[in-house]
Amino acid sequence: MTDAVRPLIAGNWKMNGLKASMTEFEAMLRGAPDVLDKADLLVCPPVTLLASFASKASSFGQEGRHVVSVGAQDCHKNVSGAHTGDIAPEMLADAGATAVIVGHSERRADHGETDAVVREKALAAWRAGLTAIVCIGETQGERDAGKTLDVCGTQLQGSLPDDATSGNLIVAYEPVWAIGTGLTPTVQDVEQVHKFICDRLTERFKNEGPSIRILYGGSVKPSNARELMAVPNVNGALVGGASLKAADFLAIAAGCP
Ligand SMILES: O=C[C@H](O)COP(=O)(O)O
Repeated sequence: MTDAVRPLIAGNWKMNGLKASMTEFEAMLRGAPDVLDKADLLVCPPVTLLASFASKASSFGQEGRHVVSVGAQDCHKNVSGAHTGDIAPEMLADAGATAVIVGHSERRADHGETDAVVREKALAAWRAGLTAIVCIGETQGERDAGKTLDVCGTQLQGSLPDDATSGNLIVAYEPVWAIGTGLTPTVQDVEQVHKFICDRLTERFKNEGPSIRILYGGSVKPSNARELMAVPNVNGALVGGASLKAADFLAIAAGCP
């Protein structure tokens, strides 16, 4: 990926947030114009808050564009039907989402989602007009066994549909052992994996490949964002815990080169 790709700082709120969290989201919307020269911003709240966040984001828009876009954390592969508790990507789009995370390691672990399932969800996201943020990453055991690139290569091959473009796909590299632990890989390790992903995307998607954003995720904080965001082929971050606070989320964006 070239360094000309505009960074994206995406917040994954996971299973956090109540109606009162609107105050924090409003603080993000108010502060966003100060960092938009550095990065695009996306917040993925729990689905209960999606429509209200999207509606609030509309009222803060500049020249018809949201200063913070709103996304979702998962979707079903079908448009509708007898799937109790599931949400179709068309419903997410209807609620105001522009993107959806698929294949997060917590979904893969908690719900047994395979690469094939993730690929179906990414295709469903595209059907609904959403950008799919496809997550990949190795466990500690896999890293210790020297299998990081093998694991990421297999996940990329199996999870990404054909016909990806820079408009419909974002890849998030999230080492499982770095999520919520305060641990991060070395910048050399991040650089190696992101170059590997960029090379695979270019091989497979030709001219589109180098423009597909590759986010780093796993314990990104204001204190390490500047260093991580400066790594070649890192085009932003998928942020968990630190995205719950407007000040931290905006400070991470401010750290983009
Ligand atoms: O989707 C976000 C990641 O799982 C990272 O979470 P974290 O920033 O809390 O480590």
